[in-house]
Amino acid sequence: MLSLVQAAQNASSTAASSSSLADSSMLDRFFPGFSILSALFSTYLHLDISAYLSMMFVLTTVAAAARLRLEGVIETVQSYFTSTIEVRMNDEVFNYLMYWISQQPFSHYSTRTVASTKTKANSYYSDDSDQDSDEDDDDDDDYDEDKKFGSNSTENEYADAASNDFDSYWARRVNKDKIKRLRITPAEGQHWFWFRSHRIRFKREQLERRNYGWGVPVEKLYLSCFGRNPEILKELLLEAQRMYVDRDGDKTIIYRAQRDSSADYDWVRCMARPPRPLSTVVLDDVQKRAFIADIKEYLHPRTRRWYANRGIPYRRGYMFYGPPGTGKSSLCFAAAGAMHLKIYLISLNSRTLNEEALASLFQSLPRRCIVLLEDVDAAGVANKRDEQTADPATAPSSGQSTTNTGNTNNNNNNNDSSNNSSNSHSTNKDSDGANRGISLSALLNIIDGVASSEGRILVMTTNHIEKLDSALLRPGRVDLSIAFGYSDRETIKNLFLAIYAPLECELPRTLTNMTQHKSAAAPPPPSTEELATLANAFADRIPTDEFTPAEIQGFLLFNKKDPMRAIEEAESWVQGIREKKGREEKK
Ligand SMILES: Nc1ncnc2c1ncn2[C@@H]1O[C@H](COP(=O)(O)OP(=O)(O)OP(=O)(O)O)[C@@H](O)[C@H]1O
Repeated sequence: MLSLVQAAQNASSTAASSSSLADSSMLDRFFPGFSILSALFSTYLHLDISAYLSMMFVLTTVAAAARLRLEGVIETVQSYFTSTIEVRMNDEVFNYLMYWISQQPFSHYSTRTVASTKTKANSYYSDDSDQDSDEDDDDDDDYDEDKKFGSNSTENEYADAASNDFDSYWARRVNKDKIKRLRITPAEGQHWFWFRSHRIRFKREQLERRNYGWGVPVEKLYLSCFGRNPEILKELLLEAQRMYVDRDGDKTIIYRAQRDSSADYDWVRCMARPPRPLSTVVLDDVQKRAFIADIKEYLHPRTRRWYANRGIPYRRGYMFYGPPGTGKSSLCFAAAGAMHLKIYLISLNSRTLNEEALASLFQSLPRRCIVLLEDVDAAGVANKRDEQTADPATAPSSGQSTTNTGNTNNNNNNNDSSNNSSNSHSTNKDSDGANRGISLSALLNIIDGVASSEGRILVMTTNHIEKLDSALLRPGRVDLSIAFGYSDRETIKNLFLAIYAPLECELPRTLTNMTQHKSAAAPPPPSTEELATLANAFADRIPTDEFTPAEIQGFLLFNKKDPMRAIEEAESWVQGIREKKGREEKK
């Protein structure tokens, strides 16, 4: 009997120890090393720590709850006694703030920082600022290199030094390019700094789950200060904005429509270019002046009132049409530079762009800007039903139409398709059902829809005005059309002068060349009169209405230091291009 009881006790103790083993191995999964710890305790201290487990669990839960509660209390107190401004990543303020923060000493002394190079993938704001600062760095470096030769160097000295020194310059340049500048910003979490005698908290938070493409996580920034008056935070943001904008100077800022990873379109700043002087766009002066005067008149505050009083939507549209490489985009950029307007660029050739996306892009335009809609003859918008041809001169617009610089020479057709325009309005699918992009009706809705921001200037460009429905060209949508064409004699001469006439910014070197180095072996650069004679000689050798300004400019660039050679080689270049085009046509 006794042995039976003992056996039962043994069995139960074996069961207990095997169950405790099972417990230990299960606990091991959650707390690696638990079984070893438990064995050590039981061997040396004769303590079964698994017996205290439930107590430890309860204590941990209570501590966690207390901590949470405490955090909640701290947050409530903080929110009551501090002011906070939240900055979201999809807004430009994010760029202002991150740029400003990256310039502050505290972000370098912080113990937790993010280091990024100037690549787009590394941070959202660097997409913008870094590209620009890359360009700026390049400009500065090249300017320094330029100065090494001295602004008093003659053109020849400069050329010699430049050619001798090119290899070493290039080696330096390439080395510099290899080493990317590091941008240090405070890492995720809280950072404190002083701003105008106020203690400010900067908090960077990452929302892991989503990203804006290029693997960049979505972030939010918070600025907080003590007290219930957020004025100092607004001042900080204004300073950040000013710093960011000042950095641009008078550059022309270009935004383009871009899809993010969630497939939504948004404006993304893509570059800041030095303004292109209007004088560098070779176009009939009357047309150029008329275009700029029209923009100025439109932007005048009295015009805005005038439109409002008469209930007319305050918008202005221009159509630039003509063959590729005739200066349509150039004029748009030059006008933006002259008027200090930003350019918002959209290409209708994108097949993923739909009406909704385009509407939301138009909705988020600033009050004063130029929207450059390129290739409005894109598949979905073009009216292919009406193939009849007409006189190019009557093609452009039922609004005011100007004549072109040369001869458009591209068989522009006038589709006066008002009768059948409704047919084309809804077509945005190919016969095989594939998406053809934005339809004409969608484009018209957006151009004059309520969503379209007032005050904007719309510039549409096309190589095929004959494909466009007259509905798109009617006044209100297109108020002024400018035809760009193949180069006439005047254009050819002006293109020649644009390459060889010294620019104001290049004058000191050239003047020095002429005054101080008369004895130098190389002849001084031609005078204005001589240049005019050379331009005439060049124009004599280039047939009119046959080549685009881009083609002629391309040829002149090959001889950019030698106007005489350009004149000598002009005829053989013409011959060569004709033969090349002939071969391409035969294919
Ligand atoms: N009228 C012009 N005056 C000065 N430069 C010109 C002119 N036309 C073309 N160019 C030069 O040719 C190049 C292409 O010009 P641009 O992009 O303005 O042509 P485009 O008509 O907009 O062409 P596309 O229809 O292909 O967009 C630029 O380098 C520009 O400087």
